[in-house]
Amino acid sequence: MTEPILELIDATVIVNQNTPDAKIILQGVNLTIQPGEFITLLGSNGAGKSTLFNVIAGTLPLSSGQIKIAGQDVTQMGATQRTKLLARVFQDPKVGTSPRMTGAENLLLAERRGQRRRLLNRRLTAEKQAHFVNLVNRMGNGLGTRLDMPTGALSGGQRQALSFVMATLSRPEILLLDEHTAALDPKTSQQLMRVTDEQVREQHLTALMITHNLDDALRYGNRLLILHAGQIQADYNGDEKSQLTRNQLLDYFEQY
Ligand SMILES: Nc1ncnc2c1ncn2[C@@H]1O[C@H](COP(=O)(O)OP(=O)(O)OP(=O)(O)O)[C@@H](O)[C@H]1O
Repeated sequence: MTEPILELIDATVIVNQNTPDAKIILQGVNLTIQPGEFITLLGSNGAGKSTLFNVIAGTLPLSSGQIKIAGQDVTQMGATQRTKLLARVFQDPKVGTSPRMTGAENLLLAERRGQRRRLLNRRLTAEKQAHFVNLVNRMGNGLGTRLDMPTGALSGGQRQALSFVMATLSRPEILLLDEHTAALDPKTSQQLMRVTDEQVREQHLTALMITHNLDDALRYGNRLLILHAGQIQADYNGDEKSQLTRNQLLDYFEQY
């Protein structure tokens, strides 16, 4: 058996600890993820989905429990130290790219994730530019012809596609997709979902994707988790997931 890429052991987060407002927002979560799994993550508002991503990314410390990434105990490691291991794409197209820098410059920066940022301009060679154009052309939304423009001038869909390419460029151990298509129109959203699926499979990435779109949660990935009140309520793998129906999922949401 291969080594898990991510392990959460009894992961618990209590906010406002030792005050009357103390609240458990992640409750003894045990989760083991193998390399190459593509997991869709569902749950009502306030279920703890973003909290789960925050503890994986290290932006929120655990109150108790343990987190391992690729066998390494990262529980005490801050978000910056985890940068080399993880990449995250957020819902808002404005987050994740620098608006005054061109798309190519943003990509160059992403390629050096976790490294020093010096000599940025000097290293954007014609060869590198051509490589980036080649990469983003796969997104199929015209981004390849606009890589020299400031990122702020791109459409939301193009900017989100750029964020996705940036996140996957240096092949993170774990890719966190935080409702990354939710702010896009239906057609653009589906286009990015298709490319996401292609890239996750082709590059054999390990990905977790938060979504409120039940159809996407069913159609994509090979494992589906449902979170409620800071706990994993359901965990469907492989065949179990492929046999799940929209109505079964709706039933879950009606319980809460
Ligand atoms: N730093 C914090 N301090 C206090 N409460 C918090 C903190 N972070 C999250 N919470 C609370 O924890 C619960 C889970 O929040 P979280 O954002 O993880 O939910 P979610 O499933 O991502 O919801 P949504 O679908 O609305 O994005 C919520 O009740 C939220 O208010």
